[in-house]
Amino acid sequence: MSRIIIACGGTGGHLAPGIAVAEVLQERGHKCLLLISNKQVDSALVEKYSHLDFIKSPGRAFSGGVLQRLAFLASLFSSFFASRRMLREQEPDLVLLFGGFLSLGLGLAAQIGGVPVALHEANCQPGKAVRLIKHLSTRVYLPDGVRLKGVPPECIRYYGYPVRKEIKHALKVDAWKRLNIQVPNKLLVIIGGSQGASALNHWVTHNFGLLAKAGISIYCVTGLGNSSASTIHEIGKGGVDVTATLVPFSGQMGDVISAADLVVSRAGAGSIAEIIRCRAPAILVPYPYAADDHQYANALAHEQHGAGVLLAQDQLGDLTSEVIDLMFNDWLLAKFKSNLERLDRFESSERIADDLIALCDARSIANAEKLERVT
Ligand SMILES: CC(=O)N[C@H]1[C@@H](OP(=O)(O)OP(=O)(O)OC[C@H]2O[C@@H](n3ccc(=O)[nH]c3=O)[C@H](O)[C@@H]2O)O[C@H](CO)[C@@H](O)[C@@H]1O
Repeated sequence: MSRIIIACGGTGGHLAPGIAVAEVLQERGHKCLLLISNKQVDSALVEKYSHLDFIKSPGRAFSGGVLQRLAFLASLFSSFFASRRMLREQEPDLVLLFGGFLSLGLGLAAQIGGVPVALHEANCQPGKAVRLIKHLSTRVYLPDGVRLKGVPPECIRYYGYPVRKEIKHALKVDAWKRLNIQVPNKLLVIIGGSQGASALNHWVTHNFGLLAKAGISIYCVTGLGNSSASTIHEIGKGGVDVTATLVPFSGQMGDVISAADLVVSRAGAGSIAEIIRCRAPAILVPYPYAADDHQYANALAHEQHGAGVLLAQDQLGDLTSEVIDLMFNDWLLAKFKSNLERLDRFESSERIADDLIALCDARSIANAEKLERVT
C-alpha cells in the first residue's frame, strides 16, 4: 500500500480532479490525504466525499499589490512549515500537486524532504505555481498539445483531466427528473465555474424574457454567495410556463450538464472536461481576468476541436442571438456532440493512478536496494 498526499484545494477546478484520482487510488487499496483550503467552495465540494480524508491548510493566492504579496509570502512560509510537519507525520511515498497556491508550500517541502513530486496542469496555458514547481517534479501531466519549457519529455504524460466518476452522461429526461425541473421545450444550462460568473448571472436575469418566448428554459448555477436558490417564471409560446431555476451550488454537476440542450459556461478546465464527458454542446465565455488569459486558451482549443463556440465577454451583447441560433440548429449540435465523444479521455483518473502507483513502487524498490547495499 502506498501513501500519497494530494494538494488540490483552493478552487473546484483543482479539487475535483484530486478527488477523482484519490477515489481510484483508494479503491486500489492505497491511502490518500487531500490538502484543501479554508474557502467555502472547498467545504461545499468535499461534503459528499466522507469516504476520503481531507485536511485544511493555510495559504493564499499570489495577487494584488505590495501588501497582498507580502501576505502571500507569509502564507507560503507557514504552508511550507505546515507541510514539513505533515510530511514527517504522514511519511508519504509521493505528493501529487494540482497547481494553485496550496501546491507551492507542499512542493518545496517535499523536494527538500526527498519525497517525489508529481504535478498536474489542467490548462492549455500553464499557471504560475506549475511553472515554479515544474523543476521539482518527477512527473508532469499536461493537456494534449501543451508544452512546458525545461521539463524533459520522459517526465511528461498526456493523460487528460481526471473527471469524478459520478459525472456521467445521462439521458436528458432522467437528469430533468433528478434536478426536479420541468422543461416544456429546450433547456439552456449556465455554469460559472466553482465561483460562479456574475456577468453570466446578469445576462440570465436580463435576457430570460426573450429566451422564454423562444421556448428556452434555464438552469443556472450562480456560485456560492451570488444569490439564493430561486425560480423565475415567464409565459412562453402557447401560454406555457417557462422557468429559470437559479441555484448557488450543485452537488449534481453530471445531471446539470447532461440536462442541457446547450450550455453557456466559463472556460475552466474542469467545466470543459465535464462538458465533454456529458456530451453537451457549449458556448464558452472565458473569464477575461484569469491568470495569463488561460481560459481563453482553453476555450480556443475546445472551439478548434469543433466541440463548441468561443464568445469573448466583451461580445456578451451577441449571446442571446447566438444561443437562439445554436439551440435550434440540430445539424451543428449533432456535429459538436460527435466531436465531444472523440475528445473524451475516459480513463484519465485510472491512468494517472496507475502511473503514480508505478512511481511509488519504483521508489520502494530503489530504497530497498539502497538499504541492501548499506547492510
Ligand atoms: C477563475 C479561474 O481562474 N478559474 C480556474 C479554476 O477553475 P474553477 O474552479 O473556477 O472552475 P472549473 O471549471 O475548472 O471547475 C469547476 C469544478 O467545480 C465543480 N462545481 C462547480 C460548481 C458547482 O456548483 N458544483 C461543482 O461541483 C464542477 O463540477 C467542476 O468540477 O481552476 C481551473 C483548473 O486549473 C481553471 O481552468 C480555471 O480557469
